[in-house]
Amino acid sequence: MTVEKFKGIIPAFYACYDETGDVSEARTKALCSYLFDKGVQGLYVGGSSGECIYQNLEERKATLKYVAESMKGKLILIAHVGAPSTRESVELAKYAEELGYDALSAIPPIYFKLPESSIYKYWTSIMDATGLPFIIYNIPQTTGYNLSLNLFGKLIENKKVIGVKNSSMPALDIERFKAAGGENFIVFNGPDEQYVSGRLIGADAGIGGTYAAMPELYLKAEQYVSTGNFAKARSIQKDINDLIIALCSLNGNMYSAIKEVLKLRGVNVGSVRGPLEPVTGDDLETKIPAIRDMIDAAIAKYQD
Ligand SMILES: CC(=O)N[C@@H]([C@@H](O)[C@H](O)[C@H](O)CO)[C@@H](O)CC(=O)C(=O)O
Repeated sequence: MTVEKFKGIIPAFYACYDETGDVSEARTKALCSYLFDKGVQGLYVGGSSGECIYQNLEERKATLKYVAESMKGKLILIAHVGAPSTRESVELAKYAEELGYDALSAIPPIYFKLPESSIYKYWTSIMDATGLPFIIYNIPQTTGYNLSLNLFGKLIENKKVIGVKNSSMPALDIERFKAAGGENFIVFNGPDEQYVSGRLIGADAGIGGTYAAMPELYLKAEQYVSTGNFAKARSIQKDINDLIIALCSLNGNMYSAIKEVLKLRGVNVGSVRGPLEPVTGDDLETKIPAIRDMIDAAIAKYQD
């Protein structure tokens, strides 16, 4: 199996809610169209940015379905199926296969600190449930487990494992996973603040939680990296990081800030679900428009 089709800028898809906080079909499809029109290569559906941890199984299935109905055959679709129990993860995995997703992905088990033997078994049960390729998701900041090279080595013996989405902060982890995985194994950069360095040290592509807020900038960063224009790549990464820091400095959660910015950019996907908090007051009235202006200015700066 070639991993070529998975390369590119793959936004982590957001939870799209209506005004009452329910998953919205119309808004999910509107976000799909918005991202497709921007030129991204794929979507990572139902991960951290998709607020998977705050949604029940039926809501997660609904989002997977709406995205597939809208984008199957147009974009590469990766379904994140990590859930508290193996049973739920397997159910989501089978459903994603029925819908025609291109690959599955999952975080390790959460809440209990389980031994690597249980983590191995969990991921393997998901892989055994379908014929789809699998992308390991390493995100120690939120799961509390940092994928060891030992377990990684054992996992990649399974030919269904085609890649890893690495969200740990050390760029060295990306380099090590790429070295162990080899040429036909895809490493996705996870920390958006290090997209350029991640690509240079070995990541083949990127999946990120802030891509959908400013896809133009990540597509441009990728263009600079792949054409060897490193001065511009470094410069755009600095502008992206200023924006990420601004999005994280408001009185609500980062995803809520992103969703408010998206409204100003023409796509309304509602707000976030508690316990994530919305942006309010002056931050909403003045800082969100200022961030939108920063994005527009950065896009205008890199028109070559
Ligand atoms: C820890 C964390 O949330 N990492 C994010 C980053 O994209 C992150 O939002 C970004 O680097 C800003 O800090 C992604 O790796 C997560 C992600 O893509 C997803 O599953 O939604």
